[in-house]
Amino acid sequence: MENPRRAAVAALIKQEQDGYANLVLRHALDGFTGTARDRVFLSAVFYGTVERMVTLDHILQKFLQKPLVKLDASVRAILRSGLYQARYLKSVPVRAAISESVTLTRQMGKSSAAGLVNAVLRRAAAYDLTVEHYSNETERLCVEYSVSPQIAGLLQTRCPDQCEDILKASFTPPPLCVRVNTLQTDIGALEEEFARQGMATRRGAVPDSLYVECRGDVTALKLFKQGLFHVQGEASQLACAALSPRPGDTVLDLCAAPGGKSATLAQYMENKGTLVSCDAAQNRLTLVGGALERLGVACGRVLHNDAAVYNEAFAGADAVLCDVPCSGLGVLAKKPDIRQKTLDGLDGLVRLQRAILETAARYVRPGGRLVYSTCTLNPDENAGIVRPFLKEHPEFRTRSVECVLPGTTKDDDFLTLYPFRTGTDGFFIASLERL
Ligand SMILES: C[S@@+](CC[C@H](N)C(=O)[O-])C[C@H]1O[C@@H](n2cnc3c(N)ncnc32)[C@H](O)[C@@H]1O
Repeated sequence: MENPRRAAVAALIKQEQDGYANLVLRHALDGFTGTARDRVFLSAVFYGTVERMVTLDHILQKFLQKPLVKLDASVRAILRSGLYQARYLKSVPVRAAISESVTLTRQMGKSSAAGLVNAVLRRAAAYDLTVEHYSNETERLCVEYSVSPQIAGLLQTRCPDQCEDILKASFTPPPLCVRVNTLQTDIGALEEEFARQGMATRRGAVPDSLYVECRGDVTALKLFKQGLFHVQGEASQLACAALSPRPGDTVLDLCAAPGGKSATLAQYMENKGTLVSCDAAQNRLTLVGGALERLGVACGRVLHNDAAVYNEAFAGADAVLCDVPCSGLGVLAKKPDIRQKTLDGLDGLVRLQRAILETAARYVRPGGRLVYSTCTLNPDENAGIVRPFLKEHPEFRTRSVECVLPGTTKDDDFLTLYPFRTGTDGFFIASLERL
């Protein structure tokens, strides 16, 4: 029988090299032959360890002679996952977390480190973090909320009033929300289908959004395979509602992969008109095509295109969505690897966001609509992009978004969704129209 702890450690080693926790976990689960219970345990240990890594490393380092980063990669992963289990997983007794880690060290051919793993984990598991003396406030935020110094520093300086609330909420992922595929069914019928399968649902504030109580993998359900819904948070659905494309429109989704918003836009279009879904990452376009096909979207075309470079074929669009690449600080709770980001290249990202918005604006016909959205709470990537754009482009003005989720912050018609207020992903939406 496969050992889920060992599989989690292997995934942690891979994650250090590859970065994307969701992809690494999916790969680990695909190759795992253990029981359903062990799959849940593997996922919990892997995701939890990545989520708490900054805190775990801070504690582990106190009991190590040399820097943690200089240790053998498997020993480092064993220490991190062992300490995570000991400190955070209530279902695992501390003694078991330590002894299983020592056994694993031997099984993975690192017997010479077994003594170190045992000694370090014993002391680290018992360490009282509540009496810690931090050298400054940034360090406290990093260790308490397990984020990089760059993320803590950015939130402190750019969101001083919300910083701690954002970080506190970053351990609570939003509940599972799906988007009813109105091309194939309606919300009442889908509610009944879920109920028939013993899953409770409740409607969200955005029309056709549905919260589902599903313990397992919702994408493994037949209802998903039949194309009756896709997984999409309410914040993302609100961005599509803000663009509100109509049947017959020509719509551009300039940063479309993996395709969630394109699918929702096609529903607003009732499958009539032309939806062009583009992305600069060629290898992600198959995800878009696959999603649109599963959901029965017939009005869509998938195209490899750089949104920062003008493409004359796109001129005259009725509605354009720029769901730009961003620092992702609104989705820390869902994507734990973002916590460790050093934010290198943030200046370049901001320049790219500005260039995408400028280029997108040129495609919008007079009277047409433009939505700029991100899943970050960094104002420099949000209002900091759209405000100067509006100053330089008097031919654009903001549009008020009709459906506002409870708790949404509205500033100059720009919407900011703070997870601690809305219970959704952190999100920014600016809805504009061309005069
Ligand atoms: C936030 S994600 C989009 C999510 C997507 N809208 C959805 O709802 O499924 C940002 C996307 O922008 C793409 N991207 C990055 N740079 C780009 C560029 N210069 N032009 C077009 N797409 C770009 C990335 O590959 C990524 O897929």
